[in-house]
Amino acid sequence: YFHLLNSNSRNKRSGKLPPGPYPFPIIGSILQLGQNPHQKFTELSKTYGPLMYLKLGSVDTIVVSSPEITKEILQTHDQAFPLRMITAATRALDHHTESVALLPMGSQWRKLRKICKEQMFSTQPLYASQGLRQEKLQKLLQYVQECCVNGRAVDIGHAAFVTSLNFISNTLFSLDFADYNTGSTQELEEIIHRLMTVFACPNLGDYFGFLGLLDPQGIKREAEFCMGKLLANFDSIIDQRAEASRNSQARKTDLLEVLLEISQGNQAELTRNTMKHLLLDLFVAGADTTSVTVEWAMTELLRNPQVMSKLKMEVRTVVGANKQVEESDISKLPYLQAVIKESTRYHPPGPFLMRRKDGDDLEIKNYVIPKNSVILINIWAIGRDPRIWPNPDSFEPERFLNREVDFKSHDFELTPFGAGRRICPGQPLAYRMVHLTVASLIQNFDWEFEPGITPQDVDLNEKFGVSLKKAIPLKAVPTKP
Ligand code: HEM
Repeated sequence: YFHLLNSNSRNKRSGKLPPGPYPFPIIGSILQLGQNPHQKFTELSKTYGPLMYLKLGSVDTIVVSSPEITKEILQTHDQAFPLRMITAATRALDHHTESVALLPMGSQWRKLRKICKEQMFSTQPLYASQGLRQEKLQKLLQYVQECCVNGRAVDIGHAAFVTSLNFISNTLFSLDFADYNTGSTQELEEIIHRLMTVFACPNLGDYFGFLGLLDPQGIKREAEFCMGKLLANFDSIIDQRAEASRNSQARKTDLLEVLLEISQGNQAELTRNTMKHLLLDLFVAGADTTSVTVEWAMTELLRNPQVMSKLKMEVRTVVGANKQVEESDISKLPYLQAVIKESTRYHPPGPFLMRRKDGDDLEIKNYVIPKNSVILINIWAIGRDPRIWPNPDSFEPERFLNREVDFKSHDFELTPFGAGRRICPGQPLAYRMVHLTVASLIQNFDWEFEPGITPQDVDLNEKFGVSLKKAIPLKAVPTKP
């Protein structure tokens, strides 16, 4: 995935760089770190420790694999790491100059974060839009019911992707972007899919500056095409809504209303262009991460029938067998919450938290963190570290019933939503969507593997990308309880 090169940079610095695989034995191989760099880094950190240095192409890279050093980066020294790594794909249509996910932690970033935190993903607007998500949940259950009647297996990842995309598109616009029937794939679903693929594609130009200008893999071109389509779509959705409110049609309960109110109140606070790039970020950051979380949770539930039974019992007892699960039920389902925590510990949808060093070199734990270096916090490794989690490879939600750890964990051991000032702003929405989907699938159906597959056979291989997918999609057969 990455290319490792020899570098003289170690000799130029006054301080000592963290240890790392230098000189790397097989210099010159582009696939040096394989298809799953998080796994390779985990292996290397067993030799070199929790603070590791690698030269990836021309990029100084620091890999962190302990909660203690994560805290140093994201809390103690967070001012020193205000940047993200900007890739050629994210430069398309100057997205990086507008994007809340890519801007440095300066005043424009703070403004957008404030809009997300206070006006979009706070309790009141999410409460107002919950009916829109409840309707989409009903659609998912109808689709699964059809599969159940026909004895067909459900591709859980795909069903969860359609559901989360529609959860997000309805929460934002009161519109569906996706369809369960793959034959009639909607255009926007496909474009979002393509955009995420191009964002995830390893790009030589990002590691070898001179190649960046040539765009040898056509990555920037593809990103421009997909973003252009999406932004044009957002433009027409916003136009239609503005027109509807001029004709004083009933006000919707979605987040576009909130955004339009902000932009009409004070143009300087939110221009049309900034609004469109923010919307783009929300789809890219929210759809896949949410559906991947659901797919891994369902995979572990099917592999662990005792956990599945216990969860089923909780949901059917607390919510009842016939009443649809609602967002307000989640707080009454502690075992469900423990299942989702355990699932994200072992299968974090994003294996790395990423930062970039601004300004001069910095010293941490007596090692130099070079200026401009990219920091990759390997939360995948932290979630599987036996010194933090006894029996890390065993799926035990119970560990969270006796242990005070939440997603805002001050000890930085469970951070699937990130941590510090850059923590995922969509977490309140993601939390609702993931718990609602898993609880409803379990409440309404019993689940089995396809004939011939046993829990022990399940393949847990991963596919690295914008989020860490299951390499072989989970197919499960629903039956009526
Ligand atoms: C289970 C689902 C999700 C997971 C696991 C997840 C995880 C993450 C992580 C790890 C980060 C980086 C945090 C950091 O650097 O410290 C992030 C950032 C972000 N997420 Fe999420 N996310 C999820 C769903 C969502 C949803 C539903 C939305 C919005 C609709 C969203 C919007 C964002 C945005 C805008 C950022 C960039 C924040 C910034 O750079 O300041 N995410 N998310």
